[in-house]
Amino acid sequence: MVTDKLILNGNQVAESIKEALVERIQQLSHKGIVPCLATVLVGENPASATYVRMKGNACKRLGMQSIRIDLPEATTTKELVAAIQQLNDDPGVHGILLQHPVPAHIDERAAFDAIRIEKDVDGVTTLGYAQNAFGFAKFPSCTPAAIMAILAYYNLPIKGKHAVVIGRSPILGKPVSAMLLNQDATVTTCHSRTTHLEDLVRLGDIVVAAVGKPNFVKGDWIKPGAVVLDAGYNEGNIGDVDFEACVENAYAITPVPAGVGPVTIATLLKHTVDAAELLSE
Ligand SMILES: Nc1nc(=O)c2c([nH]1)NC[C@@H]1CN(c3ccc(C(=O)N[C@@H](CCC(=O)O)C(=O)O)cc3)C=[N+]21
Repeated sequence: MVTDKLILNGNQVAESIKEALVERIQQLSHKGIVPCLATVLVGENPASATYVRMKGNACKRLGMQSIRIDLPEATTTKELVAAIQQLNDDPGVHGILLQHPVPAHIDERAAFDAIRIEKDVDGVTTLGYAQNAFGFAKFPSCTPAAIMAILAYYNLPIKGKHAVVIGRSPILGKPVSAMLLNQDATVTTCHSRTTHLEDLVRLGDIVVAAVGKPNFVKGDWIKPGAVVLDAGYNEGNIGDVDFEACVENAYAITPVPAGVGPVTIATLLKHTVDAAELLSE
């Protein structure tokens, strides 16, 4: 039985974030501004297409606008950069999200860095990442920000805790490690080359799973009383954490679905509204 467990409800956290946007969106509409998110998807990955669609639908539900740019698999770096520059120059677009990962032949860093900093609502540019690492980013990456929002919503302490992050991707493992450090956690970032990974995870008061491998984190890796955040989004809506096993030792844990995912989308909407306000000042 798991009744004594704190199941962190991402839908509830997402609702609280979105609720706070309603009035701000209304205020902007008085100025003739409709916050607009442009999503850019390269290639035909069906899962990526689903996420992009969810982001667009979420915008619509809040009375925001969204633009979808779908580019073929064979798009070159130059063509992708040109498409992004067009969105940079479009005064009707406030946020730009380039869906990660892009096909391997594209220079993803160059594409990310083509995004104008004022529209980098997912904190993917080099400058946005650096600002986040120093703790003063306007737009930290959405999934890391979502993880921090969940911890904050439930008043889960970070200061002095040992946080173990599994994964070092540019939009997840690296930025969330920086954000936890900035809130006074002691951070260990693990990755595919880490030796004795399980032993390190066992030290975690906070465990963030961002590896992209279904059910990767096992129940006996979790220290009793730990807080477990699952940022995995594998095929079939399966997280990186073996929930049924990990819930036993955990004090608090996010499920998949209805954990980090919906908060990520709410954060993206919030950043887009932030960007619309800042760009209209
Ligand atoms: N630049 C960039 N930024 C991203 O934030 C980004 C990205 N690229 N590439 C792909 C991943 C994936 N991602 C998800 C967001 C929400 C859910 C989500 O809300 N999932 C629902 C369930 C999904 C469903 O019902 O099908 C849930 O967990 O409850 C999942 C996955 C953001 N990503």
